Amino acid sequence: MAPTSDPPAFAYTPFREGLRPPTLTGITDANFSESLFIREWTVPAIQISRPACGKAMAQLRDRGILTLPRLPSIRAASDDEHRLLLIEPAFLQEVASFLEAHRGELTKQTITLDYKYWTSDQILRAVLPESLDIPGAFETVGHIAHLNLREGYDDYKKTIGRVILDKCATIRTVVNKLDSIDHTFRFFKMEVLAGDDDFLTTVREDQVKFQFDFSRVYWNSRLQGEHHRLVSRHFQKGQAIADVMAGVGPFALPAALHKECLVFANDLNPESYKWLKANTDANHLGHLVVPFNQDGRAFITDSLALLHDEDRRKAIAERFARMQSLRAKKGLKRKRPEAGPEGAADAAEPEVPLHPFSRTESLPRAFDHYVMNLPASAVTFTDAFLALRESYAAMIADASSPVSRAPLIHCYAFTKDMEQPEADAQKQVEEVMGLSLAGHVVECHNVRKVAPRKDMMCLSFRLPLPCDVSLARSLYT
Ligand SMILES: C[S@@+](CC[C@H](N)C(=O)[O-])C[C@H]1O[C@@H](n2cnc3c(N)ncnc32)[C@H](O)[C@@H]1O
Repeated sequence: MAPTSDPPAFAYTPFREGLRPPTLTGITDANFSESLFIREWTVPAIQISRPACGKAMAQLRDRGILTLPRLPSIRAASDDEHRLLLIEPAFLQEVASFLEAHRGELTKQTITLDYKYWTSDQILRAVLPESLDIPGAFETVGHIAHLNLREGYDDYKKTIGRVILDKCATIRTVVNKLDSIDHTFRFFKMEVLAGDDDFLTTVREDQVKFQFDFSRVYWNSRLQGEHHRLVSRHFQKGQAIADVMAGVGPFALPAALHKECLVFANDLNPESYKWLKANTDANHLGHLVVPFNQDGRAFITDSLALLHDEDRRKAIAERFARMQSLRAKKGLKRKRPEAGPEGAADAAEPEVPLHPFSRTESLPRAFDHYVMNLPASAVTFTDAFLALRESYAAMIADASSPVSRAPLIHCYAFTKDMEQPEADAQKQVEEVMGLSLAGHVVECHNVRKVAPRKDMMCLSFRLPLPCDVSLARSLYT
């Protein structure tokens, strides 16, 4: 093939600047089609013999080769002896000497870019009118992507759903949250925009696997940090937790798994309760998590009675002992081969010390923490704790009881007071309880901004007792 130094007479469109889908107008869900996104570009190319290809590429790499995302710079030529290297149009001035050195031939190549090539942002920008933003970051819950499309997107929402579905490999269902929220159970009504009508999903949080029907229970992946904060910062190993509005268990299960806490987990939504139980079993935490399905107020009021119930305590201790011996056996099985085939088979099983929870009398008699994550109304439940003050005071005053402190209550609340959100959260609780929390607040944490002028707070305070019982106890013992 004779080398040539004359570039073909062709006006190349600057490539990098113009790299976007065709400009479209008037495209809505009704007439959207993949074929609208085909765009052809003609670029210079050097035809070069296959053996010379590597060396030529190395020399051109810095400035000469056309490098575009997800597009190969080397193409097949018309015969198997050669390859085509796509060239930056700006390199054409220097191409003559290069062609001579490498015995190459300048030609041109037409590249076809289609729907598969463009990113979701590029496609949506081409379709949506200027006045509408591209719905940027959407949230995902397992295989479900959920969007919150405002008015104005009505003609484009199926397209948006379809593009997200096509471009995100892990997404199988795209939904749009509708305005209406189930006010009691806090889950959203949703419409499917694209993909499978399947809301049964699985997510992992803090090494726990959760499965649930996203259309019937509350789940918010943005709370992952908050779940982790409470469990890792406030809960101590082996403590007893009452999770009053537990949902499907994002506080309860990690607390059991990572801190071996005994957790009484409650939710009023029967569907949440169903998944709470299923997730407890699936994660092998049935010896530490006890699910309940009742109103939070009654759950708080009855909490000590539920914990003191002898039948329940016996059942928990039995489950705990069973789980412990199962683990010990598994541990032994794993260890045996290392000890050598003969000796190990005959070795007597070592005694595994029983965990305190394996004995009914060693189970906790009081809760160390109450968690109330229902920010829209948890504050209104706090007066239910007034009925528990005497019982906690009596247990602390009893010198023979291991209970030494009042429980910490972690109450979530919304505030619109952007100047003093902590003070406002505390005031809200004080008004309902009719008590001052001065000296009792351990922490008031700003969880997240839920609207421009609305924050979600977590007020952690120690239940004020009728008198300073710890002082009384130290005086009389
Ligand atoms: C905001 S969600 C929090 C769920 C979970 N704790 C979490 O962090 O994801 C509030 C939960 O409270 C439950 N709930 C609503 N009213 C309740 C009540 N009166 N008693 C107990 N649970 C209630 C809802 O079903 C929902 O699961």
